[in-house]
Amino acid sequence: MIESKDLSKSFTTGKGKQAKTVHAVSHASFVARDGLITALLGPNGAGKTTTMRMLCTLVEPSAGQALVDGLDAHKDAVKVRARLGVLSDARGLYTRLTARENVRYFGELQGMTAQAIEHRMDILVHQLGLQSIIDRRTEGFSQGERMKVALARALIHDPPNLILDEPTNGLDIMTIRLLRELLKNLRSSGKCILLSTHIMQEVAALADEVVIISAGTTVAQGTVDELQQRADAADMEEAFLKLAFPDQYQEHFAQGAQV
Ligand SMILES: Nc1ncnc2c1ncn2[C@@H]1O[C@H](COP(=O)(O)OP(=O)(O)OP(=O)(O)O)[C@@H](O)[C@H]1O
Repeated sequence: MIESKDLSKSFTTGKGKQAKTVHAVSHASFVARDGLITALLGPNGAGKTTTMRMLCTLVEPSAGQALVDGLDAHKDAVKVRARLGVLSDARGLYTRLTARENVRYFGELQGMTAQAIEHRMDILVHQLGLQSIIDRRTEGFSQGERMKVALARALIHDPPNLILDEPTNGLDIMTIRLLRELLKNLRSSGKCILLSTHIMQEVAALADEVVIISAGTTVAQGTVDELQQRADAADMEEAFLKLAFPDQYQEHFAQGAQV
């Protein structure tokens, strides 16, 4: 289970008189449960990546708590990392290493034995269809190939929780479908999956629960149906606009009504 408890994060940019504080995340609270896919849905700049970085132990919260299976991501970072697989927005791979070496290295960092790594590697190569690229250096890999290797790396230690930042970014429809199937299988095996997105189709295709985040704050959590009912909306897009931008939606609606 992954929990954001009143999380906040501010950044200071510039120095002296030029200094400015950016409130990237303000009092974000939600729960992503085991055996469910939870989508963190928000517009550009809403604070999705910053929230996920706090949950992944990469960024220290200014306030609040990031919890993974009840463990504090800041205070118990090593234990949290052992229980978490992360597909970050960067998908950074070591280009001098082969795909297999990249994945193996992460297994070693997690303290796995060589035998356990090779066992998991075989499963992931098969699951992700990596046969033709696993022993190639990752230099020059396409976006889809990079995503698959980064996902294998995130899953090598078979973590109970998975965090994916905009996982379908830049992928073709075949690769998106493969990813969706994989995530559904992982959900069936009881894993807790939290993904960020701003794509409505992604939410409709995958999410059991949706958390809407806007201007750094979580504004609603529920199933697609619950959110549509709550916003009195015909579809998820309308529900999202009404819940994430209530003032602008009203203004736009009022203007539309006058025309
Ligand atoms: N290191 C940083 N320094 C200063 N400001 C930051 C930093 N990281 C994030 N921000 C700001 O915090 C806000 C939230 O950014 P974040 O990347 O978390 O949003 P997002 O929802 O992931 O956006 P997108 O969908 O565009 O990737 C933005 O205004 C961003 O400019």
